[in-house]
Amino acid sequence: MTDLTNTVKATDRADGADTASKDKRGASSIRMQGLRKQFGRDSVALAGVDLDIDAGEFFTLLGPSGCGKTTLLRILAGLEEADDGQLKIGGKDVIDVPPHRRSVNTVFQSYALFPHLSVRDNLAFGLRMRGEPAAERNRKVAEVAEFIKLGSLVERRVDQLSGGQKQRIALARALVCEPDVLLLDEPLSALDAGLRGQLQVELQRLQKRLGVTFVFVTHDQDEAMVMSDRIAVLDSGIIQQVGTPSEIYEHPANAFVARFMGHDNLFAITASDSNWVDTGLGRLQLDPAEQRDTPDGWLLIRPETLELGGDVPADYNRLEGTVEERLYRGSRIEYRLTVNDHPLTAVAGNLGQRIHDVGDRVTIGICPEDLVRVAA
Ligand SMILES: Nc1ncnc2c1ncn2[C@@H]1O[C@H](COP(=O)(O)OP(=O)(O)OP(=O)(O)O)[C@@H](O)[C@H]1O
Repeated sequence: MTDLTNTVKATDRADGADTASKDKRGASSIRMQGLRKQFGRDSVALAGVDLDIDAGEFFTLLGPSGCGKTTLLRILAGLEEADDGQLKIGGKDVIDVPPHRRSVNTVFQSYALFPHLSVRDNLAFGLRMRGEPAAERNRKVAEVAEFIKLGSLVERRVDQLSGGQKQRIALARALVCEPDVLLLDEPLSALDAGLRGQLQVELQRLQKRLGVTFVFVTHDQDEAMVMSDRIAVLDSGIIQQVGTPSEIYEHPANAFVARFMGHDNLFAITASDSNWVDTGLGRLQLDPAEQRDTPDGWLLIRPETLELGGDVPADYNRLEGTVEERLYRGSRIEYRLTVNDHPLTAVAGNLGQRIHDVGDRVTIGICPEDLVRVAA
């Protein structure tokens, strides 16, 4: 696939694009400043979004239903007009550039394929619309079909394909036009869990091989963490945090991000004194790096960092709790505990250690470095 990996047709790029904003394979950076969009009188979809996406990055927009992910993606594609703000793709201001003049392509959740046409005709559609000669079209279609490992299916009609095959064709159809940026709006959400997991890995590998900038939309935290270089978490049209998957999971910027990333163990801080905090669980020592001037906010305790039973090292926090519920999950065991009448969840890898029973009193060891303060 030399065409896809090394070249992008100069004519597809918006005029005057700044080559410094593109990497050597033709991927483009994206810069958004103050993007706003309101529908009707009071539905604010985007409340002023500032975001920089690097060329060649796998970037994910993550958030609950209605947070503005799709609206932002549609503005990038040129399918929706922003009320206010600036948008640069590849260093070029594109806010007034129509969709077909942007070197951007979109893979939709519904695939948007023509069911009665063959795979070949679906793949060739965009190239035909662009007026590419038949020989060139056929060569590119054959290449992309081979690349996506569906070379043997090019004569099949799309309505004779499985969900996973349709997803691959939708992806191939978007890639065959050699965009600098590929936008993907929940492209895996219609697939069952097994196939979805497999395609997450395939898609991530494909992106790394092509080096094209991917902007991926999902509401699935695991999917975002598995695939992305960086993630932006959105809520109510506002970016709450931008970071790598580990930054977002381990150091959420606020309680919304913490809860959205699946953290249940959040405890209100009622008082703090240097690196000690008071919470409903008791008084706990933090790493000095987590020291704050104000006593407000939340304390996050990740369930997998708790050590249950056994001796607690002298420099650890030590609590006692009662096992209220035990959920056996094969590779790990989840315990629902109460500590001073507060619920606390712990997760232990299933490594052959003692399994605690419902009703057991257990010691809980917490390393100060594993405690994270989270803004309100
Ligand atoms: N065409 C429209 N007319 C009116 N309101 C709209 C329109 N499109 C989106 N909205 C509203 O804007 C907000 C953001 O919608 P958007 O589709 O961007 O969210 P989303 O995060 O992609 O949600 P989902 O995950 O459910 O697709 C929502 O409150 C939605 O109801």
